[in-house]
Amino acid sequence: MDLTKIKNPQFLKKMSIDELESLSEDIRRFLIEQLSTSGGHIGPNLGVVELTIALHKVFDSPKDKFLWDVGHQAYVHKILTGRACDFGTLRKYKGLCGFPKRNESEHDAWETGHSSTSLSGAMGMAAARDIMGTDEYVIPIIGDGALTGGMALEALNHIGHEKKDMIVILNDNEMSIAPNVGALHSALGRMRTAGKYNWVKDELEVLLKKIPAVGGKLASTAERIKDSLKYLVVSGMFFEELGFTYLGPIDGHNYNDLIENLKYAKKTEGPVLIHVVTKKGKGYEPAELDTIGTWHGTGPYKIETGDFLKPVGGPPAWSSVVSETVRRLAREDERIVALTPAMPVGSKLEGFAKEFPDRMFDVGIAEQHAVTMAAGLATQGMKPFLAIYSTFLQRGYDQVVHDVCRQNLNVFFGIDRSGLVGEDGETHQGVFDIAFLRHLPNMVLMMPKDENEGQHMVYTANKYDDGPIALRYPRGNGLGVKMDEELKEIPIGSWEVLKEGTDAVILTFGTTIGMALEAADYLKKENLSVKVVNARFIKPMDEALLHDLFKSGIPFVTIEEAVLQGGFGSAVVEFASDNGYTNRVVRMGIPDRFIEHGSVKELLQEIDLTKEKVVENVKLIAARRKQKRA
Ligand SMILES: Cc1ncc(C[n+]2csc(CCOP(=O)(O)OP(=O)(O)O)c2C)c(N)n1
Ligand SMILES: CC(=O)[C@@H](O)[C@H](O)COP(=O)(O)O
Ligand SMILES: [Mg+2]
Repeated sequence: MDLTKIKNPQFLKKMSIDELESLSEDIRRFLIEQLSTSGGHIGPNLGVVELTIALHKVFDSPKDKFLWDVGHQAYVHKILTGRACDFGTLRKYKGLCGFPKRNESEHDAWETGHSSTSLSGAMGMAAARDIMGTDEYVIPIIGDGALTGGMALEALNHIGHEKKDMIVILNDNEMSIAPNVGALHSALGRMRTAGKYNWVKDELEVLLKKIPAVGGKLASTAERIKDSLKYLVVSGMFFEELGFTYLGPIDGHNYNDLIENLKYAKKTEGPVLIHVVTKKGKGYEPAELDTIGTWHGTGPYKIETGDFLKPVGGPPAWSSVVSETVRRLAREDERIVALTPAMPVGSKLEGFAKEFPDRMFDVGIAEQHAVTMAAGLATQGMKPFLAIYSTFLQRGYDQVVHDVCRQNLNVFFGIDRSGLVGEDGETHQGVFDIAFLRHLPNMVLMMPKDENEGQHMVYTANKYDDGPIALRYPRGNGLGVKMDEELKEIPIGSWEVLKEGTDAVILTFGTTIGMALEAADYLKKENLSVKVVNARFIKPMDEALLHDLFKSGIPFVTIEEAVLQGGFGSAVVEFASDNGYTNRVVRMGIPDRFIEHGSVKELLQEIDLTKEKVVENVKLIAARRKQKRA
């Protein structure tokens, strides 16, 4: 079938099971081919081909609302809703988003990217439906990993309490990105093995009705058997106790099973949870055999061999520099404990976990719990290292405020994927952490100019015993600089002058230092001498140096790959205002809007965070200063 000709999912209604099976093959082939060049979340999407087709066959999107939790597994949904023709632009600048996008299609009822939000969104939609008196179905599809997210449990609790008509699809493939963790995961395992609870219960109920009303004893015994069945067969009890009708576990690749249970759920009142067991990566052997999470989200690969087409060698990944330095220090300091909210692979903590299994915690998709557990560890004199993506730290903000900073606890935050991340787009850009951390009392926030300074900052964080300290670092690889053998402490709050100059000063840190130095070199040819400062501590700032710079009368450009509102540049302007300085300060950074997907280079170009713009700004303010002095 030519998938690019699909306009909407209505064509599925008349298809036979055999035709659906053939469609599955076409879609798998399409995904494997398309993603071999574009990269993307191949494993999750291969696992939901039949599930997605069955959902669109039984329900009527866009009237019926599908909410794809995390949303990384919505490629099949996008194919069936008329977007296969655009798959060449997937995750590319101004192309198809890798997650559901309401302005992309009326079939994308709910936008996701961060995990565990679908049930709460569904509850809102179901409540609105009942208030408005409409009759659409609300169907959140949540993975076993996403179910470990606290807000998913908050929503289950409320949905069950309200007994809302809703059909929750639990897509259980035993994997988060890495193998799934947690007691709930184990319970799901027991459910998977306990077989079909509902079928037995229904059969028993049919039997009960057939027993003639002789001796109430027989009937009451049979009733007791039925009720005890629920406890004998663990399957579904957890959900049944929360007020859900539990269906399953069912084979998520079997159309008859899927369609029968979806139709059964349609006519069941109240909240229903269908436990669907799928295989992540199904239909492509390298992805099917993946047990660590390599095929969760990939770059381009060679279909025939499953070899990834990324450059071999080159500078180390930032995540490895940080996590491996922590591992090196942990050999000497048994107080060091590493925590990750379900990102052991992305945060490159496998080595630490192997060497220190008792001092490594993957808490599941539970950022709030991770932050506060780290605080608990710190109260007992441990040195917790929490490796967490900037964007996912947003999920644990109050815990940073209330449990870590307020108690002034020695938690070391490794804020990975800080700055623009690129193809994952607006839900994943790590651009808010400076603005939501720098105003917190007791917080120290730093960012290295290269991986050598990065390892020294890890060492500094481990030495630091005066409260919380955060090291932010970007997605991707370092610059390939020489790494010092000996680790050294960097004085907290100290900045570094990289280049002297008298006509203007650029304050910046991390990934934008290169841009600043290139601009300064270019301006030298135009007889402008520009000072460049590595403002590697965003908090506390180097106030002595700031006073000297402001007193010299020099104009400023600040640059940050982070939001301008409340960012580093704002801190410099606040400092000037508080101290009565009137020097011109031009702030460069992320504007007040969400930045969509594309390569980091394209996105920097889009927001004018470029060497050329730095040159333009410096010339402008330096020229003004010269005029004033003339
Ligand atoms: C709040 C949050 N934390 C972490 C992530 C990173 N993440 C993306 S997908 C995923 C695993 C999801 O597992 P599951 O829900 O089972 O879906 P599957 O990939 O197995 O289909 C994680 C941890 C995220 N998107 N959001
Ligand atoms: C969907 C999701 O949230 C993760 O899969 C995320 O895309 C991982 O990002 P990295 O590729 O930067 O590890
Ligand atoms: Mg899963």
